Amino acid sequence: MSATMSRPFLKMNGLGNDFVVVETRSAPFTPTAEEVRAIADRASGVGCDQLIAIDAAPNADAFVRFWNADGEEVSACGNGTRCAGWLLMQSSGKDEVVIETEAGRLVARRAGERLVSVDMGEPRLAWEQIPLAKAHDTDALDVLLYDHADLMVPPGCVSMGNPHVVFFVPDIEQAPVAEAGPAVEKHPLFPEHVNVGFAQILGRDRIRLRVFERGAGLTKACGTGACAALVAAARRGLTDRSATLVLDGGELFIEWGADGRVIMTGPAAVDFQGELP
Ligand SMILES: N[C@@H](CCC[C@H](N)C(=O)O)C(=O)O
Repeated sequence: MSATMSRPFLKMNGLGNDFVVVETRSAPFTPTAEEVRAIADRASGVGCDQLIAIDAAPNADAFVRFWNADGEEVSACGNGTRCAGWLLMQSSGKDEVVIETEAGRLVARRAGERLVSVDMGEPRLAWEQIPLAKAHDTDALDVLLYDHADLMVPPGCVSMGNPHVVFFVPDIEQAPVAEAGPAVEKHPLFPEHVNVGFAQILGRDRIRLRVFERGAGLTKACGTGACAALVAAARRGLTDRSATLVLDGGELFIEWGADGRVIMTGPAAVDFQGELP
């Protein structure tokens, strides 16, 4: 595995959504899909939901790339961006860093003890931006994606630089996450596939959320999924424009500001370090 030979990594997590993070400023890093899958494999590799590379960038503190556990490179990862932001702030002593990603230029700021806020930019809400295969109302999707009594309320679609569909369910414990997640992820309406959120509204400022992630399956938390759920709920008038998102791994605070930008605040943690084989 020449691309990854003797390369140090940090194992990190944001609310249990876990990452292998490599710093690539000293040596280029272009892993194949097979190499990513080997690293992400929990039985034989390091094990993670996403692989993250922190590259040098001429006009920012870093350019950050993300790969799902299935080997596909993706544009956005909210929890991963907080982790990368934390590392960049720790190593530079700055309280704010600029991170370029495929999805856009993001700003991460210190927000407390091991807490990081990321300005995730504006959600993209047009059907072409999700993207959907054809024109539909993204606020309340008039398509039956999965036939189940708990999924009859029309879901919302939001892109946070990556595609999300959010079902509003009456009881998260009863929601068919494991069954519907894989089917909806690859539904033909989503040409780039989709991250599938299941949200129970607990109050105007509180949402319980589980996310079946595209290319990674059910994770303990999904940062972009939390942003998408808040935007989808607020658009429908189900919540206010800021809320605490309760994920399996803990809580994120999400605010959709009057300027249209979504701010995500939550923890970033280092678990251990090692060397890729
Ligand atoms: N865990 C991430 C999202 C990672 C990418 C996603 N699975 C996709 O394919 O778009 C997050 O915290 O946002």
